[in-house]
Amino acid sequence: MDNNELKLTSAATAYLGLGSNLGDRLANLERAVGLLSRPLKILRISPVYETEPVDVPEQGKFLNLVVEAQTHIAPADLLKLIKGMEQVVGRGKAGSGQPRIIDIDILLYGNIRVNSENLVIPHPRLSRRAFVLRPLNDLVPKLRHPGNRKTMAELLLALGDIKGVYIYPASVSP
Ligand SMILES: Nc1ncnc2c1ncn2[C@@H]1O[C@H](COP(=O)(O)OP(=O)(O)OP(=O)(O)O)[C@@H](O)[C@H]1O
Ligand SMILES: Nc1nc2c(c(=O)[nH]1)N=C(CO)CN2
Repeated sequence: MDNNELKLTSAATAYLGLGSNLGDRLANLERAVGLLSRPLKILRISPVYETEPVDVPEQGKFLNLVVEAQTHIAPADLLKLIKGMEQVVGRGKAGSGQPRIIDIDILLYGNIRVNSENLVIPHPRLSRRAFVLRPLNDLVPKLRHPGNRKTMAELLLALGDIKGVYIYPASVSP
């Protein structure tokens, strides 16, 4: 997308969840973070976690992390940008539920709530996914979910058992 076409809003802090379970997973995350750092101001990056796949048929473990970024790009345009980046890094034809080179989700965008056909913010499965709540809890334990008003720490605690989420001995920088 041409930068001139982007709709700009006042600055918001957004949290993006990244996952990879195909190919060189760490390199895929690094490449995606590199691409994100051009249009977004990356503030912090969570540790990398190796996680058991959830909600999908049996497949390889994921590496997951969460990026905290400041942006003026409106949510719908941000979605278009990250979808383009997925193609660049190599999403290929992998459909929903298939192993993927990279998956980028908008988890939170300031305090806003979006409910359109192709974009829902906060991400609808955030509250039940340890692979995003664990890294969100590292970055912003006291941040409240704009819908249910629970903090990331409370949501993680409510999951009770977060087995299947292991800290990975490598990090990603912008
Ligand atoms: N917050 C969001 N972030 C990213 N995509 C979203 C969001 N809300 C809705 N979508 C829509 O979901 C569609 C499918 O995305 P995708 O293929 O990445 O799903 P998935 O990764 O298989 O599953 P999940 O959404 O459970 O992570 C996207 O094309 C997008 O339009
Ligand atoms: N552990 C883990 N499981 C998943 C992931 C992911 O990133 N990590 N992404 C999915 C679809 O977005 C479905 N399941």
